[in-house]
Amino acid sequence: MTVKTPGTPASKVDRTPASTPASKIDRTPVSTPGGPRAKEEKIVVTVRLRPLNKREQLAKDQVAWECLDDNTIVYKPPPQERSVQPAPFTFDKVFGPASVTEAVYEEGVKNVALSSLMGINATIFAYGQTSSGKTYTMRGITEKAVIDIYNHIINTPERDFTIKISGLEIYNENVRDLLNSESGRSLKLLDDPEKGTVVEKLVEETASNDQHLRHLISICEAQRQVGETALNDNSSRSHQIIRLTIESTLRENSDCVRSFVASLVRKEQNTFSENPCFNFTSGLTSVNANDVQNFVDLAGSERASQSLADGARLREGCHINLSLMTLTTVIRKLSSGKRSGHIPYRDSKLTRILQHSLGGNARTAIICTLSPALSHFEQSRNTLFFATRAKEVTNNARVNMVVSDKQLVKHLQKEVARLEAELRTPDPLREKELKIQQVN
Ligand SMILES: Nc1ncnc2c1ncn2[C@@H]1O[C@H](COP(=O)(O)OP(=O)(O)OP(=O)(O)O)[C@@H](O)[C@H]1O
Repeated sequence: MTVKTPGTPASKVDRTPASTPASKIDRTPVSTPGGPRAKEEKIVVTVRLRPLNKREQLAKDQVAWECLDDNTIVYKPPPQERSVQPAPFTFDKVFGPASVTEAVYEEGVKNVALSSLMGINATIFAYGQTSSGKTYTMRGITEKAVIDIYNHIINTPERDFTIKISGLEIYNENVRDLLNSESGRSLKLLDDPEKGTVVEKLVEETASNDQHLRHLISICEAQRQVGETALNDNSSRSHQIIRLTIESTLRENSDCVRSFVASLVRKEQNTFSENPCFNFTSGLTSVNANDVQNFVDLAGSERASQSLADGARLREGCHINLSLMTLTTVIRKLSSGKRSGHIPYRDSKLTRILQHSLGGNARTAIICTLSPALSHFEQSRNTLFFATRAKEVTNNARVNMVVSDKQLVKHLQKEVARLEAELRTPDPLREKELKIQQVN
């Protein structure tokens, strides 16, 4: 079988602005949630190159990409094109074909995932062409995050936690509830002045424990639209968003509450950041926290000529490509640095729902997945262009963090006032208890 050579001639390869200029790459490691603000990345961009799959091996396809180090990936042209040295692409982290999902989680996205336990909404999404490994990666990532969430619960006895889950898919530009798929209805998107875009009547279930949460996630995955294409036997035909809401409340008798009350007396901002319970970047500052973690498994971009799609598959492919194009436009505009320009979030349901993750104050990790095959060179290169753009959103978006701090201070002041009022209100039950203790 003949191997298709990439559509771009070698002469063109080196002229394209393939790599992110070194000056634009912030190589600072992703900071630990709660760590110094200045080091925080807004969008963490990682790339995962999978091994050649069976289909590609049978077709005697060649490996066209090479990971030079933990941050760099480069096109490896076939011998006849080797006269030109392609420019490398550089990202926060690059994972080669031998990498396991655990490493992608630990070294790539864990810090972003854990932000949601520290008061910053977090979104992790996988982007890449069909069959490049998005679902494979996101399943593992979600599982690792579930383990970390429940470990955090065990290690935080001073708080009561409630974990809620909702799941939706965007299929042919209709929003479907994955936890209530029987209704078959397309759900409406509404604009909420505080929360942004909300999905009307989306079912939210409370997980009673980690096993129950895994079960609910598996229901979402089972309900998702999947179909066979020439490139993937189990191709996801929709964008899937699983949202975990982590609610927590300080237990009344915890040391943290006592410390919180003590610091109220001083009411100085600095005292909050000195106290581990009230770190500025931490959701633990508040008596009640309500944080969100989104896991987004996008449908893959595809070429009808490669996926051999027709009929329903072709229609799905058109919707998928269209919404991914809008996502690319949004990322391009966000990265252009023109903060005042129109960003077309409303042009697709995907970008409307993700608006706050892309341009707001959330932390976001994007895992861009690639096939190493030479026959997919163009698609892989487009994915890397997208990743490069996404990385450039960082610096512009950081400005928003300042706003976020101000909002946090306001929120804190409100909490302080509420707690003070609560402390002033006599609690008859507590007084009765104290009297009994005194008598005893
Ligand atoms: N890193 C990897 N290592 C080994 N196998 C992988 C890896 N990534 C993906 N695969 C395998 O490749 C196939 C395609 O992966 P997957 O379904 O995750 O792709 P996808 O990007 O989600 O595709 P689509 O957009 O069509 O849904 C699967 O059989 C999966 O098990």
